[in-house]
Amino acid sequence: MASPQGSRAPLEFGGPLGAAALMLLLPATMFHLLLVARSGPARLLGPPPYLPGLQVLWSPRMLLLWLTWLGLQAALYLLPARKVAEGQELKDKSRLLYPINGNPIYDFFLGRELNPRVWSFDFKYFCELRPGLIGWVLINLAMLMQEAELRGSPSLAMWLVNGFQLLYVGDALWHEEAVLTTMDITHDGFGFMLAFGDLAWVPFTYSLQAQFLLHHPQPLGLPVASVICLINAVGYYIFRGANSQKNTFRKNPSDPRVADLETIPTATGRQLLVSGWWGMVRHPNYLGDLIMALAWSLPCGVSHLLPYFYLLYFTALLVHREARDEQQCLQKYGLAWHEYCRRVPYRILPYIY
Ligand SMILES: NC(=O)C1=CN([C@@H]2O[C@H](COP(=O)(O)OP(=O)(O)OC[C@H]3O[C@@H](n4cnc5c(N)ncnc54)[C@H](OP(=O)(O)O)[C@@H]3O)[C@@H](O)[C@H]2O)C=CC1
Ligand SMILES: CC(C)CCC[C@@H](C)[C@H]1CC=C2C3=C(CC[C@@]21C)[C@@]1(C)CC[C@H](O)C[C@@H]1CC3
Repeated sequence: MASPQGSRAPLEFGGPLGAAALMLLLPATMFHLLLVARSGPARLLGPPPYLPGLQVLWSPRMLLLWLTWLGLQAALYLLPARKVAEGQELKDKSRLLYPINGNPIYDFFLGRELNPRVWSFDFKYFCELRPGLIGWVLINLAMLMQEAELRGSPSLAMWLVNGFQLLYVGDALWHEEAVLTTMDITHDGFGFMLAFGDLAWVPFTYSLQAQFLLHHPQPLGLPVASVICLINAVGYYIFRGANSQKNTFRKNPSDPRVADLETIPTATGRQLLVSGWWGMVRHPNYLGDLIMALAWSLPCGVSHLLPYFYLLYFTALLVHREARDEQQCLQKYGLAWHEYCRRVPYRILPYIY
């Protein structure tokens, strides 16, 4: 095997002879220093005051203590909540990765491990979709059944909220693969934000409307219900249209469904859509998602703010998310992204934002 310095690199530390001497001298010096330090005269120069017997040097308890110390440090070293830095370029042009102490609070929140896995079980991917999203639908359903028990039958408002959100979750599961390109999977670690967000926040706060309706029944006539259905349908049409257009384009830009769309070339070889949904605003899928969020709150009436919490939180989340995505796209695409922003100046809401 080639030495890390290469076979013709000059020898350091006095070559093999110097290295052998150091390997004897260093432990001997350490012992000498320790023995001298605990002797009365503590004389550095001169022979050690005494030489301990071998039985003093060997203690199973000390070995255990030492191994426990190493084990603890190894466990901390392997903790996922850490920053990973690249080392210097090696001869074969590769770089090794080294864990570095990061900011523990920030790291705990955002997570440092991008793809925590045990064998093929991917914790982040699993949590992103299944337990939380399906749990949300189950909580909704439980509210609907409890309402039926309490009042004889579920209210129209409860049916709408259940139906709309079931469609949303069903759509996410149907297009499961699309989650692989979201920033949660490609960029964010699996920390508190996603673990808590996926497993607790989604099922319990996303089902707030159904929970509210169980305790605060709302009268809803057919005409208003039809308008709300229309709003949800428009939102879903934009959301699905925009997401499918981008996913189809990213998979195969010459797919006949997207081949005619206008694009901007980028230095990475990838292109940016600049007509169709993605020519309307820079995040048409967010617009559709927000319209649906409005439709989920409307069946709860306008007497309380609580059912609108999702809409408010989601607007804040998407505005922040859009800004993060913008930053990442600017890094990825540079000038081409500037050109895209020039040609499609609005982010989410045409002519407003
Ligand atoms: N209900 C909820 O709580 C949440 C729902 N969502 C929804 O999840 C879905 C996914 O959202 P999200 O992960 O944020 O990101 P997007 O699906 O919006 O993807 C953004 C990426 O799309 C690519 N892109 C951007 N502009 C263009 C363009 N003009 N042409 C081609 N590609 C482009 C870029 O990546 P690249 O170029 O590398 O392909 C960019 O990083 C959305 O529908 C969103 O509404 C999101 C968050 C929370
Ligand atoms: C706890 C915090 C305040 C915020 C946590 C955010 C997470 C709940 C969301 C981050 C991105 C998400 C996505 C979805 C659900 C919510 C979280 C996990 C979807 C799976 C919802 C369905 C869509 O079709 C795809 C979404 C991808 C992003």
